[in-house]
Amino acid sequence: IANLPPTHVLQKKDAAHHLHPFTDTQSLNAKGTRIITRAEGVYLWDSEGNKILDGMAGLWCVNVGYGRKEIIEAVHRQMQQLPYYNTFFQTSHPPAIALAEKIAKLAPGDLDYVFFAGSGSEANDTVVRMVRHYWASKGKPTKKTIISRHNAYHGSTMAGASLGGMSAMHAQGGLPIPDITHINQPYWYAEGGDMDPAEFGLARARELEQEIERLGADNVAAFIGEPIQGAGGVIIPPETYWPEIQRICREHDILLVADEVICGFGRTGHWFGSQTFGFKPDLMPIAKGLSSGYLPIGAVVMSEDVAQGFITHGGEFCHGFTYSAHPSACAAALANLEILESERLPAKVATDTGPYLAERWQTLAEHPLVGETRICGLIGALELSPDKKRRAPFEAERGTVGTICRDHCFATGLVMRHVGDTMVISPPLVISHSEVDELIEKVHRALDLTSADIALQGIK
Ligand SMILES: Cc1ncc(COP(=O)(O)O)c(CNc2cccc(C(=O)O)c2)c1O
Repeated sequence: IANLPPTHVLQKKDAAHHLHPFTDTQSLNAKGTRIITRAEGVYLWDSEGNKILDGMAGLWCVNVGYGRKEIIEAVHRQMQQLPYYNTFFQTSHPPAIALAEKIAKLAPGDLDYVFFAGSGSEANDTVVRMVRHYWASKGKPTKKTIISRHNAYHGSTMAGASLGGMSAMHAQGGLPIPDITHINQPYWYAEGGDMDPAEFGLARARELEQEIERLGADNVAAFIGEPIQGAGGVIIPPETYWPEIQRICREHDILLVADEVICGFGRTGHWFGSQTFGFKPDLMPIAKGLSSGYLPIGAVVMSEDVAQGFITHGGEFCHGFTYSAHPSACAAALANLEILESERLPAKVATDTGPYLAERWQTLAEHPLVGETRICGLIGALELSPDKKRRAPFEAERGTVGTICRDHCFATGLVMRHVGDTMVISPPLVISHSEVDELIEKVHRALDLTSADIALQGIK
């Protein structure tokens, strides 16, 4: 960027005025922020000119990669025409209409209705209000509890963070809000013990049935889950899990919500994660890959039956946001979906880049530090462990080794997220075979450097 101030000046200004999300500001300011200035394809550049392979696609969201002119030009055209208008008070606009129709076409089954929001958190806040209003409009107002999972991530608003199962978030701000409960997660590596994954998947799904019986089905509105828990550490459930969850929801007449904010739009090798895991939700919150992060947009996609709860019995649904169906964000999303479709990226993930990444990813299991490799489409995890046979955690505080590895990744020119001592990746769906090779090579080097560091520091 022309006449950008030097990095240290930018860092000073940042520290003077800017509080960052999910950040310990004091330790960040001691280290100084990394200033990302531009991006192209699967690469980022920082203010020091370092070229970095973005193994996280931003935050799990830049599915079509950076610098796509089709999106930039579509937004430019829309902004010249109608940069913003709302869809309250009997109005709509062409981008909202076109995007709702496009999403309905891409979504499985009769998931044909869309309520727009500005983010995944707002989509999940909308889910809470929708499922409660749906049951009230059906004469069952006591069906208002929503069951979720420990270590789930559903956003950072009061309802989104309450639906989530992150105890560190609940500890700040008096969460969860009432009538949201959590069952255990299908995290076999850390919690499966001696069970085989298939029976563990059933056991964890059946906790939903126990929770429904504890609460009384007449008090339960819905169950919400990510097909794969992303921010929780890319927890890919055993195959037995989701079909059993679906059976239980149907038998007890509770709505099934698939949070597709990360898994949607090709990430797992289908358009949506629910298709990869063989279940059909009644509602699905979406965001991230909907626009590949070029502009902020989220939505809740719902079935004909749920929508009819609003259309025929609902009266006015008193909910919505200034930026619901923001026209410029809709234009970005439409251009983004056009790229996903024309380049057939979900199918490419399933038949080409996904299998290629999986084959290379599994070779990392041989590394002494890797306790388990997990991969599904273009989302993957490495469990770091001092004793892989026992799937043992490190004695050091959780996240110590993950942070060391994350820093080595950055130093070798790769962005990888660590969740505790689990390393995760979620690269853009447009990643090439040679870029996958580069990613694997950089992960390998970071693992070697991490092994050396923890040996030197006596971390076990
Ligand atoms: C499954 C899921 N649902 C909802 C949200 C909330 O979306 P918004 O952020 O747009 O409100 C998310 C977001 N996921 C998310 C957001 C920020 C950081 C990380 C991380 O893993 O570091 C993950 C998510 O992963």
